[in-house]
Amino acid sequence: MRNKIVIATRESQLALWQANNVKASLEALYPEINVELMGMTTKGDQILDSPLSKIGGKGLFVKELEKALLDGEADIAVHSMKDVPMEFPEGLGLSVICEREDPTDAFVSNRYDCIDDLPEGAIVGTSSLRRASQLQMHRPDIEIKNLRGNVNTRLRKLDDGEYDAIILATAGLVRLEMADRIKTRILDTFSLPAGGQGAMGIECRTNDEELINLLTPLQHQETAYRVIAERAVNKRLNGGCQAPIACFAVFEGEELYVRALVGSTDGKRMVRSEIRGAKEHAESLGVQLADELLAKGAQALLDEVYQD
Ligand SMILES: NCc1[nH]cc(CCC(=O)O)c1CC(=O)O
Repeated sequence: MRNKIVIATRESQLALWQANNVKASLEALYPEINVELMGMTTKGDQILDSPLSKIGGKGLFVKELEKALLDGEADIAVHSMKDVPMEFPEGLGLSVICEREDPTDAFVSNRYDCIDDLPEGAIVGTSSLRRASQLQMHRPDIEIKNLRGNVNTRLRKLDDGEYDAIILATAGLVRLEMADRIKTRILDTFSLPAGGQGAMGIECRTNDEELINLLTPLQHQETAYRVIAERAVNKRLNGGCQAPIACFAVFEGEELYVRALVGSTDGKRMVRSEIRGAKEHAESLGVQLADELLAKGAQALLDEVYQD
């Protein structure tokens, strides 16, 4: 029986919070096991001056962590599910999906209460094509300005007056105890979150059965069904959180209700679809939903983004 588990983690405040959260859960379950963090810097942390969609490559925030797992330097990596690529390197896999925090996007501003309050021509900060597309569809007059960096950096740029408002994931602000900065949690007919947003996942070596058994109590089955459906949409569309794709699944009683959309970056065109079905079919529901989006012309919208 092992007496140590090493967690590979990025060193942003949010990544550390998430790794420490898993560490605390494991320590509570297994007082005899020593859980250690191993801090690492990823390419996504280093390149801060270009939009994520341009520096390209999926898994910008996870490659270095995965190398540590494959080399045996670390045992698990804790990820935000929306940043985790669909395919895993040989020998690695997702072992657990943890209970989801609030999955919405947050409207944060020092002057305005919500998107509809913004004056004409207001400047809104986000580097997410998904957020830009949905904002522009609703408010074609506002100007989207690129905004990167960790949560604190983004808030500082807002406070410095570079933007009238910014959009962040609610989950990140809640976890870092900055929910008081949120003016509105956005989730409605014109705005959906990214697949997996607000959920954490744990990756480890697929042959480490002992460890996988130890991790099993951290699995949250309801979250897992939802995130599996959402990720199936992204996988079918061959895009992740760097593409203008939104997808969101909720339970309606025993049934999964999944909505998704693909937009153009300028928000002038958008295709949407939704589907309901049994949770056991989470993955195929996501695939079917993506196929409906493709039938409505989603590929042309995605091709435009990848060409730019
Ligand atoms: N793309 C970066 C990222 N990845 C996960 C979160 C937030 C936490 C989560 O979704 O679980 C964020 C920050 C943001 O989008 O504001």
